[in-house]
Amino acid sequence: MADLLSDDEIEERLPEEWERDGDEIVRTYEFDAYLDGVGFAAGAGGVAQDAFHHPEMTIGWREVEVRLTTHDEGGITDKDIELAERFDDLQ
Ligand SMILES: C[C@H](O)[C@H](O)[C@H]1CNC2=NC(N)=NC(=O)C2=N1
Repeated sequence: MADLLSDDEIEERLPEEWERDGDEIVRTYEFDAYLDGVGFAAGAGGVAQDAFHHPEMTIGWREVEVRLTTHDEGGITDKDIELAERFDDLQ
């Protein structure tokens, strides 16, 4: 059970490069090659499954957009922040 974060908490804890978009946090990772993005998404998927907390990921040309929210709580929680940090560590 993760509690919803307040606006101030989100602002304070949002990792560098991430932005808030309503009830989601979002980052677009950029890559030199399409398949690098595909590989990143696969790795992120494994981390997400390990955490059992799942992002929406859109794989584009040399970029991957990652969106996180906690559906069970209807907003942004620690789980989203922590998973964002783990995704950043994949880079
Ligand atoms: C039952 C519930 O759907 C599961 O506990 C997990 C699965 N993955 C999830 N992923 C995300 N982003 N939010 C959730 O609330 C969530 N819940």
